[in-house]
Amino acid sequence: MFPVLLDLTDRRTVVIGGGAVGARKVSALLAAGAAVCVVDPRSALSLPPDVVHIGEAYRAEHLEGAALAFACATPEVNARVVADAKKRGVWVNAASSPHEGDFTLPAVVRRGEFALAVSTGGASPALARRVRERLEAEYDAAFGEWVRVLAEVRVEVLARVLDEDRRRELLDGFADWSWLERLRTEGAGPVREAMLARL
Ligand SMILES: C[C@@]1(CC(=O)O)C2=NC(=C\c3[nH]c(c(CCC(=O)O)c3CC(=O)O)Cc3[nH]c(c(CC(=O)O)c3CCC(=O)O)/C=C3\N/C(=C\2)[C@@H](CCC(=O)O)[C@]3(C)CC(=O)O)/[C@H]1CCC(=O)O
Ligand SMILES: NC(=O)c1ccc[n+]([C@@H]2O[C@H](COP(=O)([O-])OP(=O)(O)OC[C@H]3O[C@@H](n4cnc5c(N)ncnc54)[C@H](O)[C@@H]3O)[C@@H](O)[C@H]2O)c1
Repeated sequence: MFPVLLDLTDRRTVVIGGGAVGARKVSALLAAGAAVCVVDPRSALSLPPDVVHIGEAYRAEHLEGAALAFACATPEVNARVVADAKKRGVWVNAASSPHEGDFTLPAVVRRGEFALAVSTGGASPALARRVRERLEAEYDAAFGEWVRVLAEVRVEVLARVLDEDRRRELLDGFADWSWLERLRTEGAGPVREAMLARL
């Protein structure tokens, strides 16, 4: 398996089957800024407002223009989705038989641009969830703030510090955990100023 981070902003993604598993995929896709379409003949689905619901039984044409497809209906329907997607060169996630798809989903901790993804390769999704829960406590909101400040300060370092050794020394120094502790007590603004004062 090859871990990557995909930019799905405004890309068409199609989830076939809007049950419990499909709904999890929909939330993850919306969090990534994707354009999400759910194919499910059930009329009583409660989907988030930005999701397009196609209230039909799945047909291969639903995959048209999709960057990714998620087969989350019954195993029989999913098998068709996987075969059709492969024929069309659309990458597909297969909820009922993961190893037949092209990719699986990890459990994710998100803090702005910072992301931790946990996979057990299908060995134990329940364990992936527990590891995520542990990491969520450790990598809290303050950690996300730190990453945001680091992104802002890094732009300044790259623009203003031309000596490469000095740059590296500064950027490495700003990634020291002591800054996180300082951010917890003083807040993001003062930490940003303190970093910039070192340039
Ligand atoms: C990460 C997460 C994201 C997501 O849902 O997409 C995810 N499963 C999550 C939760 C979860 N899923 C299941 C349970 C019940 C307990 C258990 O079975 O352990 C729990 C735990 C819970 O709900 O607490 C049941 C289950 N899952 C799969 C099967 C089919 C099979 O194994 O064949 C079955 C049995 C179906 C059945 O028997 O009916 C398969 C997959 N699930 C994966 C991902 C992929 C591998 C990830 C990995 O191993 O690291 C993979 C391979 C395919 C895929 O990409 O979808 C999400 C974490 C959300 C979070 O962070 O809390
Ligand atoms: N990956 C995982 O984490 C995981 C966990 C549990 C179950 N599963 C598997 O995922 C699948 C879905 O599980 P669920 O709990 O969400 O089931 P569910 O019954 O809640 O949802 C399935 C949905 O598929 C829809 N559907 C049925 N036929 C369809 C068709 N022809 N076209 C489009 N949609 C159709 C149904 O209307 C329903 O809304 C199952 O195959 C199950 O084995 C995967």
